[in-house]
Amino acid sequence: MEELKSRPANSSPLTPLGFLDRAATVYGDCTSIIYNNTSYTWSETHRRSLQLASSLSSTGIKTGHVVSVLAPNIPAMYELHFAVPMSGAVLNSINTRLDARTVSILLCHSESKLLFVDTLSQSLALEAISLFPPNENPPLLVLIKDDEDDGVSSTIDSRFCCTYESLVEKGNPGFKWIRPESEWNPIVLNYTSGTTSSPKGVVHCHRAVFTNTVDSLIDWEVPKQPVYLWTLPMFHANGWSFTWGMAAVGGTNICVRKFDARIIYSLIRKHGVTHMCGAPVVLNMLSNSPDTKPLKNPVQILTAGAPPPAAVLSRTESLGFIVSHGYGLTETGGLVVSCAWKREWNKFPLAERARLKARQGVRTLTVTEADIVDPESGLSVKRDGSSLGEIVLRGPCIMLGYLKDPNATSKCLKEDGWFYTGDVGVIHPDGYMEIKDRSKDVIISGGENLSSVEVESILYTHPAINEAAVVARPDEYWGETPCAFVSLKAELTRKPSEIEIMEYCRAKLPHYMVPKTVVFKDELPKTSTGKILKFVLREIAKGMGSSSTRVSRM
Ligand SMILES: Nc1ncnc2c1ncn2[C@@H]1O[C@H](COP(=O)(O)OP(=O)(O)OP(=O)(O)O)[C@@H](O)[C@H]1O
Repeated sequence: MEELKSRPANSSPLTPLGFLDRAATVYGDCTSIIYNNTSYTWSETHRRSLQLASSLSSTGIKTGHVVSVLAPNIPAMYELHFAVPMSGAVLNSINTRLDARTVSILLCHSESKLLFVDTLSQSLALEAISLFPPNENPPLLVLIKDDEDDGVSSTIDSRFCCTYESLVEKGNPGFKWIRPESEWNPIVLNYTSGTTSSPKGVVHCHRAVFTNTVDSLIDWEVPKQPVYLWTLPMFHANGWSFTWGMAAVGGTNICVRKFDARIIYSLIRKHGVTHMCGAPVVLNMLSNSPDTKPLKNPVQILTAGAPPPAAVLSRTESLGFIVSHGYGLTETGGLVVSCAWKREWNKFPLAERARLKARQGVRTLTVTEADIVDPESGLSVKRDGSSLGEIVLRGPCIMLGYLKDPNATSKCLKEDGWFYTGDVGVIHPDGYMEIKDRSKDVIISGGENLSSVEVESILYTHPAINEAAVVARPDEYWGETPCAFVSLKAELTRKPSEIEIMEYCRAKLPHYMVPKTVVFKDELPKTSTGKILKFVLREIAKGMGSSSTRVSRM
């Protein structure tokens, strides 16, 4: 069989962009996008994306150029996920909640040639450009006007070269989109959330995005033509690849500018939403809001991005949501591990189901291998649910590397063939993984490693607690002790004291894991993607000094 080799017919580069051509044929007359009073069909989304790609090419955008976008979940943001790479360029979606200084740094770092700006992010973009060093060329600016304000104001700030719609209008609908010469060509540049350090520029290729998109659809069992509500920002790792995924299955994308529980519940009812995604903070808001109402029809919700406390999972499921739980990093494009659900687990009571579902799980189908290794020996940890190690992965959706940062790239993409995630976890006897912490968040008390996630999951079961985060506080004797920062639910008739919270934990946790300090806060500091900023809390805890002078262990 040696003479049988790869040939042009069987080795064309994998890319998710072809999903849109197919959607225009199969689902041409079906609704692709709904946003307020605007709606499109799949043939319109296809045509508009080609027109935009053609305009980008005529503007001088070439293969490999970076084109950025600063926009929430609006139709233009969806179209750009196809149009930009169809012009050969690399899409860089920027988080709209970042400050001007960070946006400026990212635009400079990526050498972005053109920036699409949502109408509400104009001042952020203009300030970011004003902070550019004099020797750097800022990107061209294109304004995305909202369908709501179209026609109201026809003038635009002179610093914008044109509007998004004018680019669409003048483009050629028959444009032949630029296929990648190699499937290893970059397609997106995504900056990490900056939870543990400054954001790093993750570059993914067409092949990685193709596999991750198909993988995520299979893993979540997404059927044809779902009604998908965009509660997860598309700028967060391209909405875990469901931007391209919705074209693959001909779904209807319900776009929404911002997360608000009342609006979300009303859109679910109005459009018959079947699927949505969100970080655990979204589940917490949905199940803790005054607008919370049990659903008429079940809605599939996929959560990832941070550890979901079992208490939040069971509260969300009791409303009629069917929660799936996955794990991934910007560096993996989307989800790479998921809590693959077994039918026999359905017979367990809600709390037990939630406990099982809070585990991150097993590798998804296209991930070659996932393991947890001992940091010293590099060997797999025991499957005993208690031996800690670092989660490592290998597979097609691992990033090409960090832009202009070979040191950081080689630190996590190591010579031994693994991608080191920086997450610490255990493997249970049934082979399911569970994250215990990020390596930087592990608390070491009296020489013992203590999982802040485990303490938090107990705090979340307290009826008065809204959100909780546990970090290390220095201690003269133990080295570190757990310090809990909590926000309380609104409208409590009686607020618990610090001692009561500690006693609540003492009844449910080994003594060394019980927080020695409890701090009440109105709100916990978060990253722009909704993750609790533990390093900020750690600084506060550090500033409080030692938690004890020589005391005996509780
Ligand atoms: N299901 C999950 N359970 C627990 N943690 C999760 C889960 N999914 C993702 N995470 C956490 O999110 C991290 C990936 O987040 P992301 O790529 O958005 O940026 P970040 O790591 O928060 O930012 P930075 O690398 O800049 O600090 C993972 O490494 C992990 O710690």
